[in-house]
Amino acid sequence: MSNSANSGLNIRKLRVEYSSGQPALGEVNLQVPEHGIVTIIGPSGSGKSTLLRAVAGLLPRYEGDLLFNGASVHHKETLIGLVPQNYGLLPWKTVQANIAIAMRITRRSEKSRQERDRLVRHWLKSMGISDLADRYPLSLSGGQQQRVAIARAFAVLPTIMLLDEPFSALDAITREALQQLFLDNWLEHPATTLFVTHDVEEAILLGQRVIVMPADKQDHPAIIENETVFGMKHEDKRSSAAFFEQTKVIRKVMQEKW
Ligand SMILES: Nc1ncnc2c1ncn2[C@@H]1O[C@H](COP(=O)(O)OP(=O)(O)OP(=O)(O)O)[C@@H](O)[C@H]1O
Repeated sequence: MSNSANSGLNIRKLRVEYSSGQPALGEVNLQVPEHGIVTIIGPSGSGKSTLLRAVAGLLPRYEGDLLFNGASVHHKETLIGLVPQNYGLLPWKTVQANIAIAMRITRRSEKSRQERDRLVRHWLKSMGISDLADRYPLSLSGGQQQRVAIARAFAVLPTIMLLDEPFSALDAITREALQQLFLDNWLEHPATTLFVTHDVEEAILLGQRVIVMPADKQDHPAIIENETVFGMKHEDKRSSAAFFEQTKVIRKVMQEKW
């Protein structure tokens, strides 16, 4: 049994309203194990990005508790890496400068410039984009910008990683390749991860637990355990009976909740 000291990310009775007074996010109770990955699917407008923004500390107001290992998730020791839907890259900086600046700001690298440059090259290579180091973000395709944003998120070695549909701009084949790269990187640096996707298969391939957000803000999210698929070798998942079963289970829940 885990205790609060190593219980990971705990989201308790979280609710969000923007200034309009309309609920943006109905009540969410959720635990992401430390060094675990939870995926979230939900209809448009169900509050997935709002949930990530609350955890990232980007919302001035929310109801409920956000804890990491028993302390506030916004404690300065808990570094949170966010890959937002619009990638969040600085357009006036090159790809490598975008990553180096993030490392400097988060002070994950008190190292020499040479060491930082080595790490930047390492994370660019890990996402298959070494050749883009000197390019500017606006000269890149959406998919290339997504890879840069993910490389940057890993480079700061976050405690918690939040990804908002990071592979949405990719074709199916590239997407599958990047899912593998993402998992390889995550195994090297297993941040506690919340991963939003609109793709049911991706949710099952990447998450040890899958959250299905409801369309109705009065309803609660469904939480589906996915340890069997999560524990398989990535290349074996898609053709397994367990994956097929989970797809059926989650599609049924989606029919009920959406
Ligand atoms: N800054 C804002 N001010 C007011 N309302 C907002 C704001 N941002 C989001 N909302 C509203 O909050 C609700 C949830 O939005 P959110 O972007 O979190 O949904 P989502 O599930 O991420 O949607 P999508 O899948 O389309 O990205 C929506 O009704 C949206 O209109």
